[in-house]
Amino acid sequence: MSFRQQPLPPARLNRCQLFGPGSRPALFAKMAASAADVINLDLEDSVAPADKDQARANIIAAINDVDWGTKTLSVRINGLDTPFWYRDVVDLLEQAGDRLDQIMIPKAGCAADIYAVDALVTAIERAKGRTKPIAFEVIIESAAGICHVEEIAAASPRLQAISLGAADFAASMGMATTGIGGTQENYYMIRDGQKYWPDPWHWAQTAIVAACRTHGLLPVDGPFGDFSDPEGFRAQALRSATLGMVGKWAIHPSQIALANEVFSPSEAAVTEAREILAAMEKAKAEGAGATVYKGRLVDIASIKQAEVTLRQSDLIGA
Ligand SMILES: CC(C)(COP(=O)(O)OP(=O)(O)OC[C@H]1O[C@@H](n2cnc3c(N)ncnc32)[C@H](O)[C@@H]1OP(=O)(O)O)[C@@H](O)C(=O)NCCC(=O)NCCSC(=O)C[C@H](O)C(=O)O
Ligand SMILES: [Mg+2]
Repeated sequence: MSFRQQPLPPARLNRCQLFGPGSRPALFAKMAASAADVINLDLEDSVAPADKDQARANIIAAINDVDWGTKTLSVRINGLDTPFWYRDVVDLLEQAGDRLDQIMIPKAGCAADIYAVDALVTAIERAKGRTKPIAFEVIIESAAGICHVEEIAAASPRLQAISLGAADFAASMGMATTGIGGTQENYYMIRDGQKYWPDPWHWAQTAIVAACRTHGLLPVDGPFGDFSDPEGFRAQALRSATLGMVGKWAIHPSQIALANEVFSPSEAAVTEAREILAAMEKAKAEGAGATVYKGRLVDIASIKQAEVTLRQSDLIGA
């Protein structure tokens, strides 16, 4: 228990983050026309080293020229362990217009990584007289990142969201898999001769959710690589939503509708949340702090649970 109130995350939709390589400008208009809430134009791992300069130029032109509507527009810069990232930041902040909302910092390993990017971004914003502060999102995708996730979440007031990057995370942890997210064939338990597949991403997701909720950020599930497996994507997304994540990446347009569906409360869930609030209002009027709804206990904590659903529903309706 703490006397501090838990801060709310930014009030914006983040159900689906659609990625596209900066080296494929033909995709940009399709991304803008999609139903994703967040667009991530990529300068990092989907762009070959020889294409970095051209991808940067493509992205800067597209930020200025494409109509991105009301989407959150984010660019993933290169990692701080590369020679590319400072040029990404300098060119973006000096040349891209105010439509750029956010920079995504990959492979964050400690709070000082965020501090370093913040220092550079702040200097350029001041030098150029940029009046709209650039927000940050980071990816936790290394052993160091998950060890330091809480200090990373507290590292800058620019931070709005943290994602889990399953592919780099698996590599950094030395996990015996080449899959990006989802069920892992060899990660199973046996009971009465039956195999059962637990979720190897669960603990890392939970650590990210806890850090984000402590510091008022949006926790997001990263990529699901097998875009030919919609049911696998849905199962992963449902688990993430159950753990408190607010959205998931799409690395192919076929994943957008799935993410939007899973991270939008159903009509039944909204109705139930409203009914719980009504039941608790009635209980309060009768001087009780707890009551029975559909044969089960609801109490003051149930009000807060119901409000999670209604806040998300209100955002979608807004
Ligand atoms: C995965 C892809 C390379 C597939 O591309 P492609 O072969 O062109 O797909 P399709 O032919 O099935 O495309 C069908 C139509 O959809 C359009 N399309 C394809 N991709 C996108 C997109 N990202 N956004 C919008 N539209 C898209 C095609 O143009 C076709 O259109 P049409 O012809 O008009 O019907 C490709 O999807 C892709 O590059 N995806 C993004 C890859 C990426 O950005 N990866 C980085 C994020 S994941 C990561 O980095 C790992 C993470 O960091 C970690 O560590 O876990
Ligand atoms: Mg990665």
